[in-house]
Amino acid sequence: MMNALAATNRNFCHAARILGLDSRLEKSLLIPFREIKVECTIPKDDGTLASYVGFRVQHDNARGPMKGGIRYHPEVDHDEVNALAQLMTWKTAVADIPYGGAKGGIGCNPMDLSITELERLTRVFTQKIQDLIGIHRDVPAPDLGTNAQTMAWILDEYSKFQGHSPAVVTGKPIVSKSEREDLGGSLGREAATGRGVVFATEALLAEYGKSITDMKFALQGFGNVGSWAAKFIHEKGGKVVAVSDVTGAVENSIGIDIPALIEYKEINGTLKDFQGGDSMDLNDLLIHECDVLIPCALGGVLNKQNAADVKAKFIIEGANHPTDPEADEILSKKGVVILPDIYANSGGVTVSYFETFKDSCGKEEKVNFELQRYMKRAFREIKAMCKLHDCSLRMGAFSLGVDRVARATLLRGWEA
Ligand SMILES: NC(=O)C1=CN([C@@H]2O[C@H](COP(=O)(O)OP(=O)(O)OC[C@H]3O[C@@H](n4cnc5c(N)ncnc54)[C@H](O)[C@@H]3O)[C@@H](O)[C@H]2O)C=CC1
Ligand SMILES: O=C(O)CCC(=O)C(=O)O
Repeated sequence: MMNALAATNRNFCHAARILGLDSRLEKSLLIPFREIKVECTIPKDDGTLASYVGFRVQHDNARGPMKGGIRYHPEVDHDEVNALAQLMTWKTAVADIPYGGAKGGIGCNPMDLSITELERLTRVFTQKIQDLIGIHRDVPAPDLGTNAQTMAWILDEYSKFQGHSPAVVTGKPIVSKSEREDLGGSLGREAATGRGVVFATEALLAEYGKSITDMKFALQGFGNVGSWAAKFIHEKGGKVVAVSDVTGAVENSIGIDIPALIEYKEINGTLKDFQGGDSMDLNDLLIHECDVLIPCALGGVLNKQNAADVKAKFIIEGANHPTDPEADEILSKKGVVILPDIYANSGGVTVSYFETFKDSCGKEEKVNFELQRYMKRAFREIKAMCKLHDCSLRMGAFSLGVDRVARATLLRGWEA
């Protein structure tokens, strides 16, 4: 399997060729603005010490402050964070929001850490990067293994050094029952990536004269992105026939009762042993019989080992970089249509933008309405690029994003 950075660089270089980009500009866009690697040592609850490596890669800021999530996962490493940071640069440009791209992460298993250990780790990491982030520089947000609570700890720790700074992160907590924005969080941000995935799916299916109600869906991952996407698909009358998380997978050919599954997961913390369907092997989720496959977990899950066996006709990339370039080729030859990550999961960062600039916050309906407008606009613009360059949706999205960043870079110029 090609590593995430090599795969992302390859897609970028392909887009640069499509656009006829000057080779010096291509080189400058490829090299990250700044890479940060820090040691994070914390006392564990039992008094022993544990050390972790944290990363923040700031890829590009030609269009605005750098933006992107922080991931806690055992597989986090330099190349993965680099690839994800670069994807953020093209994603914010595709969404046409005034940000650049960044990503961070700590190589740890959050499931093995207590809540107090997670808090200590987050605070140490924040101390180490606090002088290089901020509203005008780089604004973190949640990603795999992190959430609104993680953002609240970063906000608090950062504010000790820089003064009260709620805008240093997005994806901040809210108390939804009272609809109070406790720490400046936005209504609708938690659901935004999943909701955006569903808006993107609707836009794509409409091109084929189809709608969500006609389709059977399989989703890998039932965390933030996967569970909200499944909920909205279910509400719109789509049939979710298979779902997995890291602990197990469940299938039901007549459709899983998603609200019941969400409740079960909330109580038990796992999908395992849910009675509303039959359990199945985790690894079979991606090759399960369905019309639409939505990976919402890890990168590189679709690769040359399983691509030929995928049954879905449409793949919507809720996760970042779920499809290896070799799988991309195999799937395209099979006629599978892939909606790429830098568009499909851009709903999260789009609502992060609303959260910071408040141009549509306050009422959740307004946030959701604006999100749908941004998703529809980006889809039209990607399709226009596909038509202009006779290319796949992935290359349409990459060339749209790269072109916007390249133009901003040229306008800003380099020091002589
Ligand atoms: N949270 C956000 O706003 C955004 C997230 N993404 C991407 O979406 C993906 C998921 O992120 P979140 O939902 O935030 O993370 P999360 O931590 O909330 O959920 C991840 C889910 O994936 C599952 N998972 C992990 N390993 C698995 C495996 N081997 N097989 C099946 N399921 C597995 C976990 O059990 C969990 O259900 C990541 O690729 C992330 O980069 C993209 C855009 C924004
Ligand atoms: O909202 C954000 O800034 C983070 C989004 C993110 O990490 C992603 O789109 O992959």
